[in-house]
Amino acid sequence: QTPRTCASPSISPDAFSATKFDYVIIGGGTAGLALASRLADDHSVQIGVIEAGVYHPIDPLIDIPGNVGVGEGHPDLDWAFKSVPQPGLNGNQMPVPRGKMLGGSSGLNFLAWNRASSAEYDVWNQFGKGVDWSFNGFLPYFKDTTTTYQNQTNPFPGIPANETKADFDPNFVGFNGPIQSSYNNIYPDPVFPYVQSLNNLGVPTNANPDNGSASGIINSRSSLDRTRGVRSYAVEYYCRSVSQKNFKVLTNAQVTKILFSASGQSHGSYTATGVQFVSNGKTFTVKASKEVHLSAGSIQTPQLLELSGIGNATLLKSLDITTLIDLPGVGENLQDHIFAGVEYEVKPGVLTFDALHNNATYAAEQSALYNATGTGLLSTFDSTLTWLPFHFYLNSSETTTLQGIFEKVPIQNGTSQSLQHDIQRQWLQEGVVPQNQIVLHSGGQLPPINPNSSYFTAFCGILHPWAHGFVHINTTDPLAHPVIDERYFDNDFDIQAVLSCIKLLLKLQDTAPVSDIITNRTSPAVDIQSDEDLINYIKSNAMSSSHPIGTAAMAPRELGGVVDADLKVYGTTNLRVVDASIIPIIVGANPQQTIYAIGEKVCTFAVFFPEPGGFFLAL
Ligand SMILES: Cc1cc2nc3c(=O)[nH]c(=O)nc-3n(C[C@H](O)[C@H](O)[C@H](O)COP(=O)(O)OP(=O)(O)OC[C@H]3O[C@@H](n4cnc5c(N)ncnc54)[C@H](O)[C@@H]3O)c2cc1C
Repeated sequence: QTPRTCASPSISPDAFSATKFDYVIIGGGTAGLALASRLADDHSVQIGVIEAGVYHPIDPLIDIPGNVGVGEGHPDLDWAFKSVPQPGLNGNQMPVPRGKMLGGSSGLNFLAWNRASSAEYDVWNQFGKGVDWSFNGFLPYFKDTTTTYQNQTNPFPGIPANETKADFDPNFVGFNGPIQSSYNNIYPDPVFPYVQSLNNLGVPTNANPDNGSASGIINSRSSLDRTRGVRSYAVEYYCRSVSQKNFKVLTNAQVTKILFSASGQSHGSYTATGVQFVSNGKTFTVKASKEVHLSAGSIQTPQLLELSGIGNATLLKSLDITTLIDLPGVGENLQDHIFAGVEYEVKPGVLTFDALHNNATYAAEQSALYNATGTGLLSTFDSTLTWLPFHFYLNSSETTTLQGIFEKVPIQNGTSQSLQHDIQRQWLQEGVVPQNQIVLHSGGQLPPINPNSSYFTAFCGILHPWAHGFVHINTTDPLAHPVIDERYFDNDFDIQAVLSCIKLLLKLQDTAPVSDIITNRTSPAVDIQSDEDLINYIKSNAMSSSHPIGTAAMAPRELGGVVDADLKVYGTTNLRVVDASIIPIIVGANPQQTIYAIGEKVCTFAVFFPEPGGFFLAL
């Protein structure tokens, strides 16, 4: 592996603090770096990014696909938050990994590169008016963010022979963006039998999930530079702009407060003038003459808003924080995908990722191959993802039962939940928008694991859970972790939707060709059979897919919205939130492509390039 050649950030906190910036961006993560790099394309404006983590020009825990997941919990890479104990998880706390590095969570994630069905974006225009957040409104930015690697085939079962060549439609995918996306070129042995068995259970393969219809089994591309076999992440945006004089990135510095004009409100709105930050125990401030952009992610964006006096006045008062803007929606509307898994032991000779741990000779060969060529099993991570509308695997009476259960979920008054409920009701009636996702992992993930055996695990989760949790501060210490409560499985719909999908995965053991490659089911244990026992199993073993969104949501202010369609915080003239927090209703996709696109899209209305050479502020 060779290090990235772009220069490391070198500005000192003193020099950063003394610089006159037009835009200050809090958080050099997924959306933050996409936004900063595009803003810096106008060389007449000064862009300053403050990131709490550091730049890793080379780090096997980030770069090597075979190490995906290993960096979680590492103090140099992960904030390692934790939820409060969850009654819906039989009292367990859920780890909440979030990338703490230049690149943010895009440096920690599982590489899956995809987007949701068009209907899922089209409804965003009901939450914010004046900017087109529909699928078509997103499309140019999905494309701008990506370089799609073309010299590959998609060999999945169920794809007609004439479509296996990766012949991408330029109307839907990009070829010049900073993030590389590619298919795997090696697949562990369970992948094709697993896809065939799902096909045999009635779930079709989808060769073109980028065009707005995501349902079916897909061979997801990965955010992976196939030429080197390494992760491609938001640092590519940093490298794109780092040599420019108008682009400064300060790392190892944590923002503790957003600062507002001392003169207070003007025409009913506050103007952000800069931020306060700490670096190596010393406190600094830095000014922004045009805008402050908050891109600290779904957990820390609401934390910083509250620390700065923007949030629920009752909560702020209880902590002796002066309320500047009473916005009760700050930190609310937290939504996340929740999963449970079924694991099968495979017959000897079936190659899975377990071979990297239980076969020293094979592991050494793969390591040598990867080091020499960037190929082999270490250059891949599982890419088999399945999007399921209920009718793909449930009969109409079972689907109707789930719809009935959904009708009874509690709706919190004064929030956007009634709008979300109407939308999900329509999705359930139409059956087009997927409701479950299945993720295949070609290896052992769930106890009990015999270190000499090999496995595959299929995780099934709910894509539009009804659980709405929160993130709030409970102290004025800006370096403390906020309180996170996702309220997983606090309603019957979420648990029943996962239960029904787990039952589909249990059918795999008797469905060829999976039945030909397995010896037995190891999790849930074979004596766990009744719905009651399966629900208990799900609650005790559930895992988050680490997709928290919605904690500074775009929605009308009277419905608990925090930002308008321009992503500007209500009651401010120039503070925008640009990250996963603004997503109004959770998308049925792995969200990184959407979040990069949010960063890309904001530049079109935070600034406006009318004609080549021309430039003015639109707002
Ligand atoms: C383990 C894991 C697996 C995932 N797998 C996938 C996947 O396979 N595919 C997919 O599409 N998505 C996946 N995701 C989700 C996806 O990566 C995230 O949703 C996305 O990266 C979030 O982007 P963001 O810009 O909102 O926040 P982030 O990328 O997290 O950026 C926030 C940045 O702000 C910094 N920051 C926070 N507070 C401060 C502060 N006070 N001062 C300065 N800096 C601060 C953080 O250090 C971070 O760099 C996964 C996430 C995780 C954690």
